[in-house]
Amino acid sequence: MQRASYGLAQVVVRELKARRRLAGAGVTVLAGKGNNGGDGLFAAALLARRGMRTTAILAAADVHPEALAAFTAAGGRTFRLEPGNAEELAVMCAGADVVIDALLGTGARGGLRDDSAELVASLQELRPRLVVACDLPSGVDANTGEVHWPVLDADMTVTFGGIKAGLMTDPGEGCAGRIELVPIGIEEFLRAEGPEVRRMTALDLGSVLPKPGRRAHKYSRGVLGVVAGSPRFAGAAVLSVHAAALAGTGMVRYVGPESAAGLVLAPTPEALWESEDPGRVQAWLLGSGVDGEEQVDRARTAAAAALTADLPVVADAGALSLLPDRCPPHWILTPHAGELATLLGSLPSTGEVAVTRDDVESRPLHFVRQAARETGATVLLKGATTLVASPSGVVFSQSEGTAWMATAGSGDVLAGVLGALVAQSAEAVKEDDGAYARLGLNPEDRWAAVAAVAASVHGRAGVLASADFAGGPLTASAIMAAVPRVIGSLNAEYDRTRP
Ligand SMILES: NC(=O)C1=CN([C@@H]2O[C@H](COP(=O)(O)OP(=O)(O)OC[C@H]3O[C@@H](n4cnc5c(N)ncnc54)[C@H](O)[C@@H]3O)[C@@H](O)[C@H]2O)[C@@H](O)CC1
Ligand SMILES: [K+]
Repeated sequence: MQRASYGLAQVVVRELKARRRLAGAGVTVLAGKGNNGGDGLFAAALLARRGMRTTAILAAADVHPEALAAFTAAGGRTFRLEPGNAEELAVMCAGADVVIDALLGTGARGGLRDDSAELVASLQELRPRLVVACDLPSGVDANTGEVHWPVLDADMTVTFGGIKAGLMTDPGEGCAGRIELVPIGIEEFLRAEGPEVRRMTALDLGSVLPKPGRRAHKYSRGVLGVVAGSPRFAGAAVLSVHAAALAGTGMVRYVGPESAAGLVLAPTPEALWESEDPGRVQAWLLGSGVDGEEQVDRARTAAAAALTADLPVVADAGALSLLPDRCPPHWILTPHAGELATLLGSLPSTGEVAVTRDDVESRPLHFVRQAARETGATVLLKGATTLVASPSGVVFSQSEGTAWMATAGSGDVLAGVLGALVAQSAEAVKEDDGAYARLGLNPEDRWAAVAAVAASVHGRAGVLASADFAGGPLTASAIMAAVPRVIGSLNAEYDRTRP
């Protein structure tokens, strides 16, 4: 607890300094009855000893006794939250330079109740200057990221020992702001337990991104077959094929009507076109913008061929309704929340209970795991935070992107990047060259890592492209154009720093 509260106090000091509000700063801690409240009060005691004006709102009659004693001994003022004074206290809190939310931690069952809920709801409306959550925003479930409202949105979360699954999963992640991890000496133990939700670092990405050997040729570098686009969604074919080419696959073979091929080949003359059978491929991307009987038939034929030949498949949009009864893990589905709800609704196991888009958005971790388990596929659920689940339950969470990426065609670019990585990685995943083993992944879970790499590259490309416009808005084409730079710099960083 001492390490946790010391770490929390240090981060608060650093943040106030960065905002030039350190001298004579006013600090308010909202303290609940458990150890989380204890951490908050101990941290506030340290801040009081540095000369800050510290106030504690005690949300329970029996807060951590030693921490409270330390806080009052350091000169902190206390107020008790009681029926009827929540709003008044909220106004007081909103005047502080920093509010530390230490109402509920990992021991919480459900969310804030009664007066605490009222205090937080009022305070949220008053938009305090700076909110720092102690360990996690109170009301966020540490294990699932599910949120019991109201929650005080944090600018930053100082979390102890390890980044909880709930801070890497929406909607919890959306309440947490920037995450600062404070080591408290339990890290080895957590590592041995294995993480609930993983996140690929830049170094991890560099270690598994495909790199051509000196004697590589276009066929050895991965040939991707693409069935995408339709008269209504012609752009999906154009974007996914071009993105696949930019993401480094040796060759892209586009399968579609001649009218679409003209559009596809104009910006990507590198691609080959076939009206029906494209010949040999190492992987398939099916479904982006696929609509209408003719193109759906092509996707269906390719899906059947892929299943027979045991080839990896990325099934996007229009291909999500063409799945076999049981997919292998090297089929990667890429739904957004609405498509995942539809997919779950079509599974016999879901039974009578309809799953809505809102359900998926409230419990993405739960539903992405369920979809992977029940289809047998690897499932990539697109969102501000993208989750990827393997059928065995390994989950990756990547959230490198920017909200500007919520733009038409962005998903087609992701599909193209993923298709390209799958086509290039098929051999490495099967005959692990060491990189996947170092990540501690079994063969059937490695496809989730490949999908996480694609999500991360896509997110990073969005941020890089937006930076070219001073943080301004993006088109899918701009995201796509930044993909080679992202791959190049991740490879360069890996070469510089690899163990
Ligand atoms: N587990 C560890 O190894 C460490 C834990 N630490 C801190 O301890 C926290 C966990 O402490 P606790 O287990 O005491 O959990 P909490 O601080 O979340 O408090 C749980 C307490 O609140 C009550 N409670 C549960 N749900 C409630 C609700 N919805 N409304 C009101 N009261 C509710 C429970 O009766 C329990 O007494 C962590 O978040 C972290 O801040 C750190 O000090 C570092 C080490
Ligand atoms: K908290």
